[in-house]
Amino acid sequence: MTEPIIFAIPKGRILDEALPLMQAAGIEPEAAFFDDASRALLFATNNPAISIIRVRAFDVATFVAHGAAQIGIVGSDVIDEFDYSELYAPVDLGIGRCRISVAMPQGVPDDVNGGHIRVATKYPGTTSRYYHARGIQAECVKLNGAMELAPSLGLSGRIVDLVSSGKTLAENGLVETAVISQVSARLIVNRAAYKMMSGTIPAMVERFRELTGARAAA
Ligand SMILES: Nc1ncnc2c1ncn2[C@@H]1O[C@H](COP(=O)(O)OP(=O)(O)OP(=O)(O)O)[C@@H](O)[C@H]1O
Ligand SMILES: O=P(O)(O)OC[C@H]1O[C@H](OP(=O)(O)OP(=O)(O)O)[C@H](O)[C@@H]1O
Repeated sequence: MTEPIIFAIPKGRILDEALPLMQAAGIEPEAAFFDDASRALLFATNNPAISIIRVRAFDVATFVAHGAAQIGIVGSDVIDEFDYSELYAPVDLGIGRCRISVAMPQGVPDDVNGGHIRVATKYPGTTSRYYHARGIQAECVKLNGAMELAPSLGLSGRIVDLVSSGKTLAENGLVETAVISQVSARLIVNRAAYKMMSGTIPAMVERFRELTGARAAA
């Protein structure tokens, strides 16, 4: 009997770009997946050996790292934040492109007084590592969204957040002062599942690799 495969995909903005890729890879969710009234969390696909779970972006990494899902799609921002050793990220899918950056209020000097700063972010791991490497102690205030409000309301002097067009920063009086890294969505696989399911999972990885390679070459 074929071992069941759970494919974890994020609810948010990557989903719209990920679905056509999955379809091209031969994975199509059942109708309930597209039904807004459905409260189901696990969905069958056209392939009886593959089910899909739709979870929050950070939880995709958690499900796959712990082997509760074997494969998934998630932004490299999330992979870097957790740094899970059980996650293997073999394919850059070239979707969900943005960057993770430091931003500050316009016109405020980028001074680090006494080597200590306070940063509002959804990414405390990435932020701490970034500043630690520069000899700066960063106190991170964890927020789950709307980081851009923090400087004007006195919560922090800086934020670390995702930037794409720069519109959100500009509309909130902030300027990007440093780029920490470029971000794109990756196919992620649980390392143990990759080794154990030596037929199916590596074949799926190869299929996504071919698809994204063909797209990049087109
Ligand atoms: N402005 C953007 N441009 C391109 N990609 C983005 C942008 N913002 C986020 N992403 C990518 O999409 C992923 C999910 O972001 P999204 O904003 O949909 O999540 P979220 O709504 O904050 O998630 P959740 O509600 O689960 O916490 C991010 O991890 C990142 O990889
Ligand atoms: O540079 P821009 O093109 O303006 O994009 C950046 C914004 O996109 C993301 O937020 P999102 O819209 O996903 O909202 P959320 O973080 O509150 O979920 C990110 O957190 C920024 O706020």
